[in-house]
Amino acid sequence: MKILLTGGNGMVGRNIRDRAEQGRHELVAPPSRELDLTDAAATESYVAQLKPDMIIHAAGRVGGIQANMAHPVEFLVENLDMGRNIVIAARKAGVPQLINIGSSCMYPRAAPNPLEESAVLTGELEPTNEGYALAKVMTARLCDYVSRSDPHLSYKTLIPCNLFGLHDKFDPAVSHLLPAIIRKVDEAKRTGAGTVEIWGSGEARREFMFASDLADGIWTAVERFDELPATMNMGVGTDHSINDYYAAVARVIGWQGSFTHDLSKPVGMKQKLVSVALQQQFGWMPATPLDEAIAETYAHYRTLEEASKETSK
Ligand SMILES: NC(=O)C1=CN([C@@H]2O[C@H](COP(=O)(O)OP(=O)(O)OC[C@H]3O[C@@H](n4cnc5c(N)ncnc54)[C@H](OP(=O)(O)O)[C@@H]3O)[C@@H](O)[C@H]2O)C=CC1
Ligand SMILES: C[C@H]1O[C@H](OP(=O)(O)OP(=O)(O)OC[C@H]2O[C@@H](n3cnc4c(=O)[nH]c(N)nc43)[C@H](O)[C@@H]2O)[C@@H](O)[C@@H](O)C1=O
Repeated sequence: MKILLTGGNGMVGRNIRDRAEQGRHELVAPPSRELDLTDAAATESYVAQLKPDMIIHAAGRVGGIQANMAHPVEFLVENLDMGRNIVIAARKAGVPQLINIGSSCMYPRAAPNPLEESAVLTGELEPTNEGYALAKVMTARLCDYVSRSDPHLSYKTLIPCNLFGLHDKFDPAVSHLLPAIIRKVDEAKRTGAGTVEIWGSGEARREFMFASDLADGIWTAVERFDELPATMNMGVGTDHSINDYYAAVARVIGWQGSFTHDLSKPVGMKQKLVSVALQQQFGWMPATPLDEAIAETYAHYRTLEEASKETSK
């Protein structure tokens, strides 16, 4: 199959490309400078020309709680435009299959955990990332409507839990929890600092999946697309407190300091554990243990840091 992958330079996209079985499919992954998905006309002509058999939509304006709070307009509008443009372009070109990557932020802030796919739109969203979540919900619904309107088109949505891994974003202005912890604890270890600050009480809970595992799940979804539900969570099935994640990274990196808590910082949803019932029925679960995934991500981070030191000499 000829597959168009959007977001191929991002964390999820890079992990999808790293796990692509050579030669099995033709994977076309244009960077945003080549295909700006917020440009409807450019997106339509690109897709019409390429005529892929499938699209995996993994592009987005993505960031942690602080980035979402700082730029709600951009998180709403850019993700809305990208989602609309790629789905409408696919429909116009008659692309038969599309996998849309959603996010666990789509769920209502007070929905019971574990979060089931049917809970989308049953309550108010989490204010700290509402704009992003609205765009995610709209794109998922648009996929549903297109699939229902044309029997030749099947556009499905995968809803991943929080992710981390190689090719993640470590800049504190945009990073999610785990890359932020890795950067802070690594810095404490190298500078000999005795404490690291945690945003909030650390009692909030999150579920994190290794992005390489998600990529394996997405390839499984590609190969068994017809068996895939219209909407399916992608999770690990267990969550941990923010404090637990800080302790896990300290353990992996080998730093024995202590933690302080800045209660003025935003904490977002209390819990965000997705149900893996549909995923287990589909027959896929992630394989990498948390400590091993943190260790691989840390090693990757250190390589990036050494490389950036070399170039700045
Ligand atoms: N990270 C996480 O914790 C989670 C992420 N997700 C979802 O997974 C998907 C990928 O996330 P992630 O890999 O972390 O994000 P990244 O920020 O790492 O990558 C985003 C990608 O989107 C591309 N992109 C951004 N704007 C445009 C544009 N205007 N036109 C074309 N491409 C654009 C970028 O391309 P380029 O580099 O070429 O500019 C980049 O490759 C997103 O849909 C996100 O919502 C879901 C749950 C959790
Ligand atoms: C992936 C998904 O999830 C994102 O929402 P989120 O899960 O709230 O994002 P987060 O990973 O940045 O924070 C997780 C928790 O961690 C706590 N926390 C502690 N200390 C740090 C810290 O130093 N940095 C960060 N970022 N968080 C910290 C923080 O207070 C919060 O309680 C959406 O933005 C959106 O991107 C989306 O789709």
